[in-house]
Parts: sequence; structure tokens; C-alpha cells
Amino acid sequence: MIVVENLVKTYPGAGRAGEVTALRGVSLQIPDGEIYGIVGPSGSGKSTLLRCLNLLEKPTSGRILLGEDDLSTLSGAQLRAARRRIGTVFQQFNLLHSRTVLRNVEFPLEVAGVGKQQRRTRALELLDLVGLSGKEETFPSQLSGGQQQRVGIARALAAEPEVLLCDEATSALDPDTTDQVLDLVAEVNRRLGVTVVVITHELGVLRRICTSAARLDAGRVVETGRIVDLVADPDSALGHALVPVGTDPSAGSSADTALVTAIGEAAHGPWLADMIRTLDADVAVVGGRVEQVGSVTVGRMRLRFVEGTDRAHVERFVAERPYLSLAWGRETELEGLTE
Ligand SMILES: Nc1ncnc2c1ncn2[C@@H]1O[C@H](COP(=O)(O)OP(=O)(O)OP(=O)(O)O)[C@@H](O)[C@H]1O
Repeated sequence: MIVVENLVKTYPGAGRAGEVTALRGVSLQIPDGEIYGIVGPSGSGKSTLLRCLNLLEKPTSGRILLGEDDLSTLSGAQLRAARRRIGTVFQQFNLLHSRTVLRNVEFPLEVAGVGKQQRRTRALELLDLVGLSGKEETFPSQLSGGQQQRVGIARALAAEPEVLLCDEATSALDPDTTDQVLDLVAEVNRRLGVTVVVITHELGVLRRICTSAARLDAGRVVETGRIVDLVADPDSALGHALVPVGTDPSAGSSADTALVTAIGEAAHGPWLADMIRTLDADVAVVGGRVEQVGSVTVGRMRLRFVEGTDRAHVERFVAERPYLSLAWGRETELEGLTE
């Protein structure tokens, strides 16, 4: 379990500029084995949080606990040892171009003083795991972006970390390669049991692999939860972003408009026909989307009811069905997230 407790990070201002407080009391709990997404608009503090988590930056105050150990107080040899418990995968891969693929993966083990035979064996195992057997003696410039990121993942795993941090790890890749690299991250999480923390602005990353997420805004956590709970929560802005239904093209009043979300198998069922029959309601469908979020199907529809519809009646229909939830009015739009 990673526990972040009331983390504050203030940077001294350059020149005449005042101090910048990038994190204003961030608290998170990331259970072992999760794939945890961190999102937020530009400047919200995502990179600062990541640099505190991988111990490149010392927090101004607050604590970061990995298991029993408080990482925020370490220095010297203890800090170097703690850094090996956390592997980082970077957006621009950050490979050493004068070294072969094999020697890139061996690099963190060399720094840690691991013997030649042992580090070679480990690097070969990892290259096999990431699907790059046969490329050991290749140089990074001879690889595609997706292959370079596979090397980045193997290198991050070399020292057998408990946590893998991915810093916009797929932002430089095309959509198909992104999906393949994400599937590899999910496989690593499953096979090695490593906890994954993903900083991203891509909704596709959250939908495809994340099990939980936190949304930062102006240095604070404004929303957090399991992805399946966020999409089922009619008040979750992140849930709305994950399954957006678009704006009403008729531009009619939003007053009698409801967003109804159906989760799981029921999303494919006849709930709308059932609603119309049961309520004897006149309903127009003005938006809709069905998405696969992780392993769960989520259907969301924006329905406009004729004026004078008994809202309590609609709310009761929804409340009687645990797979449905409802919010009146428009969906919330979030900055800083893209498809
Ligand atoms: N080394 C630094 N010195 C001074 N201020 C900094 C430093 N690093 C970040 N900041 C400031 O801290 C705030 C949070 O920045 P941070 O890079 O963590 O945000 P972010 O959410 O990662 O943004 P982006 O998505 O654009 O990368 C910003 O106001 C930024 O200008």
C-alpha cells in the first residue's frame, strides 16, 4: 500500500517571483496491485506528485509511506535503496543511445552493483517478458517508439520494484502502439503483482487499464475512487468524462434532461423501454454512449422528458434498479483530458 498523507510541495520563486505551491495537502491511498491513474489539468501538480513519489523531489511537508516505511524522511544510502523500490517509465523513453537494448536494461543493476552474470540473466528475462527477445544487441535508434518504450518498461522493472510509475508513458505513441504498451503494463501488473501509478491526460488510458483514479486540481485531490464507482456516480465529473454523451444537438432546455447511467450486463438490456412503459413517459434520446471501461460495460443516455414529467416518479424507477443511476441537468466538462 502506498499512502500519501497531506503532501505539500512549495517551490522557491525564481528572481522576483514568489513561491509556487504545487501540492496543497494531497492525501491518497493506493492499495497493492492497483493500476492507479492520476489526472488533472496542466499545472495541477501531477508531475510534482510523481517526482515526490519517485523520490526525485523532497516534499515540503507530509508523508509518503510505502508499506511500513516513510520515504519522505530518507537521505543518503537509505534514499538510494528506497529509489530501487520504485521504477519509472518516461514519456520520452530516456534510453541511453550509446548502449544496446540489453545494456540499457542492465543499467540500473550496474548502478546497484549487481554482478555481471546476474544482471545479464535478469535483463534477458525482462526482455522476454516485454516481447523483445532477439533485440538484445540492437541500439535504441534502430527500434520503433513502441519497442523503445518496451525497453523503458523492462529497465524500470530491472531492480524488481514494488511500484511502477508511468509518466505519460504512451503520449508519444500512436493509438495502436499505445494500446499494445498499455496491455503490456496491465500484464506486468498481473504477472508480477507490481502496483502501477499512471500519470496521464488520456481518457483511453484510464478506460483501458486503470482500476482507480484521482483527479488533481490546483494542487489538491478533488475526486478519487475506483473507476467502476466513478462511472456509476452521477455526480462524478471524471465519470462523465469517461463516458461522455456529448451536448444536446437540439440545444433544448437542460431543465428536464437527465443523464442515466447503466452499469454491467444491464447496460445491454431493455431498461429504456422498461422505463418508458413503466412511467408511461414521453422521452427523447438526445445523447448516448456505450463504453467498455476496464471489464465493465457502461451505457449512458441523456434523456429529455416532456415538461411536467413527475421527477420523483423517474427517480423512484431508477432507485429500484441498482444498476441505474441518474443526474438531472448537464454533464460536467473537465479540462486537460483528451481522447
Ligand atoms: N521546479 C519548479 N520550480 C518552480 N515551480 C515549479 C517547478 N515545477 C513545477 N512548478 C510549478 O508547480 C505547479 C505544478 O506543476 P506540475 O508540473 O506539477 O503540474 P502538471 O499537472 O504536471 O502540469 P503538466 O500537465 O502541464 O505537466 C505549476 O504552477 C508549475 O509552474
